[in-house]
Formats: sequence, C-alpha cells, structure tokens
Amino acid sequence: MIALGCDHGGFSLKQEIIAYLKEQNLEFKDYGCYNEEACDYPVYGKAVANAVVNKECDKGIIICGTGIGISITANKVKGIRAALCSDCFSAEATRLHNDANILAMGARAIGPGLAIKIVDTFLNTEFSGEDRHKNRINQIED
Ligand SMILES: O=C[C@H](O)[C@H](O)[C@H](O)COP(=O)(O)O
Repeated sequence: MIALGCDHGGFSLKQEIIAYLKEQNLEFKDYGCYNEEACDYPVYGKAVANAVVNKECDKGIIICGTGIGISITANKVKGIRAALCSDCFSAEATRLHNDANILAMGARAIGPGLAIKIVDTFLNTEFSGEDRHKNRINQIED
C-alpha cells in the first residue's frame, strides 16, 4: 500500500501519479490535499510519514511545489527516510543505499513524464541490504 500526499502545488502531479498507480494495479491511500486550493504542506507530509511509520502503508510519495518543504516535514518523523528526487539515478540509489521509505518530488521542478519514471524506479528498486548501508541507516536512526 502506497501513501500519497501533496499540497496545492503538487495536486495536479499527484493526480497523474494516481492514474499511473491505477494502471499498474497498485494500491494506494490518498492523504490529501484533494484540490488546488492553497493549503499547508506540513499537514500532508506528516500524514504520509505517520502512515508509513505506523505501517498502514509500506511506502509514501509526497509532492509539493519544490518537494523541499514536504520532505523536510516528513524527515522530522522518526523512522522516515524521505528522499527528494528529480532524476532516476537518485531514485534508484536512495532505495539501494538509504532504503528510503518516502519519495518526495517537486511538481514545479519536474514534468509528469519524468516524475512517473522516478516513481516507477523508486517502487521497483529493493534495498541492497549491504552491511555498510545498514550500518549507516542505523546511525541515522540513532
Ligand atoms: O517547499 C514548499 C513547497 O514548494 C510549496 O509547495 C510552496 O512553498 C507553495 O508556494 P505557494 O504558497 O506560493 O503556492
């Protein structure tokens, strides 16, 4: 189950991602926002982060204008490793090395075509499980 969240700046890209997830028969829960009316990204970043740490969802995807505010918010929640990605290399590397559990993107920074590729890469790359990476993740948790 994938948790989705955005602010008004990310709403339209989130709709594109929802269409893609439906096409792929992937289950998701949408934690808002639900329209383009101005709102505050911390509300939705926190909701998705909580859904992931509480194990209601396995991974999260969060979007705001830049992806920055909403990723800063999510990373305040213990256990969250949110990665702001605007390329597929980073999306793959953050799964392999950081076992990132939330993908953040900036809807004003990248287009929907690239965003979908990034989502696909993020969701289809497993953590490498290598000891050096586990050790570093443990240090983050500490
Ligand atoms: O990091 C913050 C996000 O990019 C927000 O989406 C952005 O600050 C919203 O800006 P505005 O309220 O001017 O639409």
